Amino acid sequence: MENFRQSIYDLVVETSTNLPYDVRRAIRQAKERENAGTRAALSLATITKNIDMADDNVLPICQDTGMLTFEIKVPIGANQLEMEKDIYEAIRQATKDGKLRPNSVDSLTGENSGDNIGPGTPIIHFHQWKKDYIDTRLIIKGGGCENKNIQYSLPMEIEGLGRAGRDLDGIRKCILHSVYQAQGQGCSAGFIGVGIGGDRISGYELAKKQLLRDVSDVNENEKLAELEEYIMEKGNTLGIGTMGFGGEATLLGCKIGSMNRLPASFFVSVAYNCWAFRRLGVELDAETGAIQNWLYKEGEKISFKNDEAAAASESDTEKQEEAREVVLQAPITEEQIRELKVGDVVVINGDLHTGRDAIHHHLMEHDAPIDLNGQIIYHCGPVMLKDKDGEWHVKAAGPTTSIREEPYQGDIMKKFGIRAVIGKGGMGPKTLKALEEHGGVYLNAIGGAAQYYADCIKKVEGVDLMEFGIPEAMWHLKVEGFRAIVTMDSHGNSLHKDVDKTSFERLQQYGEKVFS
Ligand SMILES: O=C(O)C[C@H](O)C(=O)O
Ligand code: SF4
Repeated sequence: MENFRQSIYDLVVETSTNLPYDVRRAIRQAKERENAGTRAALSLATITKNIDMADDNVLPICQDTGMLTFEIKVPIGANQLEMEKDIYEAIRQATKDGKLRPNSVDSLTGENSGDNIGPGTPIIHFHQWKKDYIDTRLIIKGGGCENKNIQYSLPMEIEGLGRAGRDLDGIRKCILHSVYQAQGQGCSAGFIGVGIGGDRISGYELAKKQLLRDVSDVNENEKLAELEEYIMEKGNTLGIGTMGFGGEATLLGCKIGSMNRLPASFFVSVAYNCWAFRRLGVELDAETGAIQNWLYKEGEKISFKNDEAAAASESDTEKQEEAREVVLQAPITEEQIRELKVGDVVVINGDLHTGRDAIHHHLMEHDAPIDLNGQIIYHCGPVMLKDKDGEWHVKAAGPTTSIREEPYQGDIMKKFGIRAVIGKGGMGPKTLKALEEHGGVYLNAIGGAAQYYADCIKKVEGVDLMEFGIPEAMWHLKVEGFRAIVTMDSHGNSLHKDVDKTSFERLQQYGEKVFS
């Protein structure tokens, strides 16, 4: 198995940097559904530009390495202990090379292992089979979309849809609701895998395994095929759209599996995956470990480069009519903030400081390492590499889900005089109120567009609180032309609140029985 380690390294790098062909096709279809010039269409254009950039530069599509999960089928007699060791080494190397962010964190101490290896990470499932080659599939599933997974226990009352019983119609309600509750926070448009039955653990596992099915795959079970089609159609009428900005494309794929359950339990488990649906596979020679065949690469490989030019010229004219563009450079005054309204596009030049979960928690009780008065905080955990001269370089730097900072954000802004925060998915009522009282603004960047934003970062000025690890440290960055959309302003307006409300109203249309 002299080539096994190299093959796994290639699989890891390819999965992190190059989206599968079936996923590209689904994104292309979503693009075709959105009208040129809308926020959703512009966001999708950023997403597809990012997909091409990651591919061209062999760098992470999204900064979040997520949970690496391997599903490996081996012939009888394959040495799984050796394979496991090689997988660890391949992951260590890919992390060193900036293809993965160090993402494995001790749950009690918060310490980052630095190489993606630790108790529980990565996840490796071996299965024996009768064939003579090794089938290895890898899913890199990000934390933000993982947080939008949901499990229902039937029978139950589902908000907006009423009673859901232990039947196909009850299952239908659970799945539709799962799409609604994700809003844009898991970087919609997304894919869902659904597991019906099992126990709480195996139900989720079945849901995640559905994500291994090709997007074009039609369910062998007729009833489930019908349900998948129904969810695809109705899910896309909820109007959540790309990044939860509203729009026609909310769901890119829905795959449903079923297994037996216990008489007392009836779980419907949903695994939500963002548009950055990184899963690939390889077939390996069992003797040498060399790659014989790549999976999820059938058919034509879509590159979005050609659409870009056409879309850019079309949407530029409309964008000028629709959205106002405002240039911001820190330090920002309260007056500048009060002028901004939901829908404005902000172009940031100058200083940005990253801060995510650990920093927000820390700042509640400590002073900030620098003066944050009038500054902009970016909810971001980048992929960084240090060169020989000790200088840091940004390899990927998209936004993280902001709602996790909801308990802290308003207080932190007031305490330090911060005027703007950039993130994705929006924030809740507590932050909205603080923005109004203090004079602050929430800016939404496009989730997963890690190469697109890394390109705007011209210099790493420094870093503080490195003890929290690379993703959680406070990075001081100089940016140029960093674009984001005002989605919560200082006048009590929130696009996220509005989209939630209208999508809930649409969800309520689907309370009547459909499947018997
Ligand atoms: O951890 C991150 O950088 C992002 C995360 O995947 C998220 O979606 O919030
Ligand atoms: S930031 Fe968005 S695209 Fe990236 S892993 Fe998280 S949910 Fe997925």
